[in-house]
Amino acid sequence: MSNTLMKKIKSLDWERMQQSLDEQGYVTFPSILDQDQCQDIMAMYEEERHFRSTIDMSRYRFGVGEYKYFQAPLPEILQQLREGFYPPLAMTANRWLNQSGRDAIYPETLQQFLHTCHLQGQTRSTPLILKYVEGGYNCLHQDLYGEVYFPFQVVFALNWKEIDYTGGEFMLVEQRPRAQSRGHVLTLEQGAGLIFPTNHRPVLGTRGYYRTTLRHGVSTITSGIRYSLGIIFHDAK
Ligand SMILES: O=C(O)CCC(=O)C(=O)O
Ligand SMILES: [Fe+2]
Repeated sequence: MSNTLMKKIKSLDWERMQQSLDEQGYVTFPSILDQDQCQDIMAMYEEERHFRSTIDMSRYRFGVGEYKYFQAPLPEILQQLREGFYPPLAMTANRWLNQSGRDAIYPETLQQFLHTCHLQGQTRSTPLILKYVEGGYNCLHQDLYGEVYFPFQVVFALNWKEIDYTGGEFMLVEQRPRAQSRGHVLTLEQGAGLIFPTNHRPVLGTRGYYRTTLRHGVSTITSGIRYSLGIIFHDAK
């Protein structure tokens, strides 16, 4: 099963995806988790042994909803996703650094990158499942959990908009320097995903690259229950 998932990640159209990341800053990709895998992940949400902590979002005024951080070692399927998406995105991350005249700093493998996190005291695992019921939402935010962060993260839809829930669009807002912000609204099929920048992205302007700041969130769920899976590559303090 997991081997197939690795193959699916490798056989995504990375050329198109890399181009879209460079041009738009984000990219969606078609479903790589089948319905059973999505069901299995949603079922895990009820099994406390998988998680290190549960966050009631309203307590921190992050929004309305709940999420749970997986505990290490991650379930096989999540480990595969985190390991499989890391290398091509590390290439993008290093390319972006080079474009702005900086040295590549992201190692080739997730394991090496996590080692850097751990040396900085960032040892707590960050992949998570989010669950929102009617009236739920997620305020615009960034997921930075310490000095070391990976510049991309991936989110998967675990169930279906218009079947399992309504509303609940994914929002990505790009704050441009000395200009008004631009918003993107994204909807994914079950098992499909979105890659987006954790913090910044370079944009080519008339006088070279400048940097925009990105925040993401989820609009109000107007009915039903929405589940998503977040793959964050850096560990947390
Ligand atoms: O529920 C969502 O789609 C948003 C998830 C999110 O904030 C994340 O993956 O970091
Ligand atoms: Fe997030």
